[in-house]
Amino acid sequence: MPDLSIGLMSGTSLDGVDGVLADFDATPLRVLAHATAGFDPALRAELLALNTPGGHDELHRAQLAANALVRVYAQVVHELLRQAGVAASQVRAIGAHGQTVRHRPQLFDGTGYTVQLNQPALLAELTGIDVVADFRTRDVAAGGQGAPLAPFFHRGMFGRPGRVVGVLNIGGISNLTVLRPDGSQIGFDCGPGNALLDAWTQRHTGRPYDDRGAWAAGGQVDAALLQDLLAESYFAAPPPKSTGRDLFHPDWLAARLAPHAGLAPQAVQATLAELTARCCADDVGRYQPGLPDLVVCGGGALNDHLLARLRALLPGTRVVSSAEAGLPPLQVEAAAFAWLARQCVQREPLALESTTGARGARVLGAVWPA
Ligand SMILES: Nc1ncnc2c1ncn2[C@@H]1O[C@H](COP(=O)(O)OP(=O)(O)OP(=O)(O)O)[C@@H](O)[C@H]1O
Ligand SMILES: CC(=O)N[C@H]1[C@@H]2OC[C@@H](O2)[C@@H](O)[C@@H]1O[C@H](C)C(=O)O
Repeated sequence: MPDLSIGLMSGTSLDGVDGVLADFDATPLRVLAHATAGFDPALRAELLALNTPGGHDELHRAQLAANALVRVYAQVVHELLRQAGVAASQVRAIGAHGQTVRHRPQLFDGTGYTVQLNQPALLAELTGIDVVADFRTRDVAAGGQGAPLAPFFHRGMFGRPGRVVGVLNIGGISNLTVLRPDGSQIGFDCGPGNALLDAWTQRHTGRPYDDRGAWAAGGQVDAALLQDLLAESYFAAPPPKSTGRDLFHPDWLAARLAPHAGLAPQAVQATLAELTARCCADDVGRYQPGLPDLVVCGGGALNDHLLARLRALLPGTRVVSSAEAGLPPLQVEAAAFAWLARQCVQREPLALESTTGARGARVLGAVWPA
């Protein structure tokens, strides 16, 4: 008997939406369809602008952007149903992540907030399927970081009995999961993934990203700049921790680039790629030295240069794309939100403590019935 859910992820790289329709009757799951939709430039620019405090009439603009986002979500849902030849009534739930525009999980009074723009009511209207959304706020309310949440899915998807397995997602931000044989895990954000690389590439080449990392690979890493970038206190802070564009935005880079003004753009790109590889590899060394297997997912898994640098920095670790472990890199997070939606409708609590730092197990998400 099929057990179908849809996951929709629009992440911090702001490149658009990844959706999967998955059957959880299979173990660990079977992807029946994968569809993507890019944001049109105006929506992307508006979402990017809403990431930065201080714009005019942000509340109004945020609601309009959420409506526009959800119309893209609905297109992706209809494309998934079409590809798989499945009716809306056969799908148990859609897990719709929303678009993170602020992430401040811990403020001075102990309880912060995280904001994912979304309009689940409209998505339920447009699709006729139960929508699960707002996955992160309960975790923050329980004292957690609200992120990362994919590690709970990583265990079922990539865990291997009796083995330690690392899973590294390189999206706009990078996050590492370590699955341990005793059933415990840690998971936290390492730092920048592609966000700074994309912004630099866009600015100097006009392209949205550095395809396969070829531009970075042809540049010379600047050791002094790398040292200044790695001095960011986030990197040395212990988990649980999470971050976002709130910290790693182009102004963060501009401030650190100022003393290195003469550097060629390609050298900066090479150094930013090294920063991404180093912050992830350093975290493996800190929290799971000698890790035997590292599964890499997210768009960064398509960056050959980043993968080569990770392999060089982690000589004892077998570094593979998640495609080799059963799920292509751009499907992993969307599949995670399909799974998280299913956990929510089944009222299954997640043991959050060792990953997000929340006080205990909680059911994450809220349901907007069809
Ligand atoms: N062929 C490629 N070569 C190099 N980089 C690529 C390639 N394809 C995708 N990417 C990178 O992957 C990014 C998209 O990754 P992904 O969709 O995993 O991010 P996200 O889900 O938005 O982010 P997050 O995981 O932080 O929420 C692009 O912005 C780009 O930097
Ligand atoms: C607040 C937020 O949206 N965080 C994202 C972001 O993108 C990558 C990293 O930072 C991770 O912590 C998280 O997404 C994934 C899907 C997660 O929750 O596991």
